Amino acid sequence: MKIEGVYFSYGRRNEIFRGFDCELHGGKTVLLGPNGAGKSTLFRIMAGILKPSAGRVVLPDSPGPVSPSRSQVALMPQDVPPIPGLRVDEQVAYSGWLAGLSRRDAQSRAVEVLAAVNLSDKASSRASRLSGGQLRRVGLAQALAVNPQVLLLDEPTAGLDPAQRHSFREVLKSVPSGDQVVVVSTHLVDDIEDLYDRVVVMNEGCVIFTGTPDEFINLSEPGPNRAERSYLGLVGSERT
Ligand SMILES: Nc1ncnc2c1ncn2[C@@H]1O[C@H](COP(=O)(O)OP(=O)(O)OP(=O)(O)O)[C@@H](O)[C@H]1O
Repeated sequence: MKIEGVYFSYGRRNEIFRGFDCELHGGKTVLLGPNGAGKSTLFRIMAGILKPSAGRVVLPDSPGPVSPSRSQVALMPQDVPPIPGLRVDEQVAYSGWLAGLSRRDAQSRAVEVLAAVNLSDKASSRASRLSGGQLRRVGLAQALAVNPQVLLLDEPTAGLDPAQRHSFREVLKSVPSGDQVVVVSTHLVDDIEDLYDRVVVMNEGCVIFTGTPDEFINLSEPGPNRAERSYLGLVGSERT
C-alpha cells in the first residue's frame, strides 16, 4: 500500500500532512509516534473516512489510485462501540454483511473470527456487557470479518490492564497476515521484535524512520530499555 503526496488539514489552519509519503508492505507493521503525530488521522485517510486535499492512497494489486472501501481497508478505532441490543456474534456478522457478505456467510465468518480472537465463549453475550479488553477483541473480530487487504488497528491496547494487554498481544501474534497489510499504532515499544515485521516512526506529520525491528533496536546502544531509547533518540526525550 502506498500513500503518495498526501496533504490534509483539519479546517484552514491545522495542517497535519504536507506531501506525506509512505509505503507499507504485507505483514505486520507497528506505527509509532508521539501524541498528535498524526497516526489516527493517517489511519482515517487510509480507510477512506477522511479525504486528503491532494495526493492518493494506492492499494496493493490495484492498477491505480482507488477510493478505499470498507471491504479493502478495515479500521479498528481506539474505542470499539458496542451496538445496542446486538449479541457479540451478531455485531461481528453485521460488519461482514456491511462489507458485502451474504447473511449466511457473514454468520459463519463471525464464528471463525470469534474463535481466532478467543471469544467464542462470549458469542451469545450482549456486546454492551463485555469488558474493555473483550470489546477490543470484538473490534478485531469485526475487522477480520471483512477479510480486508489492509487492517488498521489504532492503539488496540490503550487503556487495557496488563493481563488484557498480554491477552490482546497473544491474539494479535496468532493472527496470520501473509500478504495482508496489518498496521498497528501504539505507544508500547517493548515487544516490537516479537510481534512485528516492520517499524514506522512518525513525528509532526512526517515519517522519520522505517526499518525492521532489528534496525530500530540497533539505533541505540545495547542495554536495558533499548527499544525505548531508540524511540526517544528519534523523537526527542521530552516527547513520549
Ligand atoms: N477531528 C479533529 N479536528 C481537529 N483537529 C484534530 C482532529 N483530530 C485530530 N486533530 C489534531 O490533529 C493532530 C493529529 O492528531 P492524531 O489524532 O492524528 O494524532 P495521533 O498521532 O493519533 O495522536 P495520539 O497518539 O494522541 O492518538 C493533533 O494536533 C490533533 O489535535
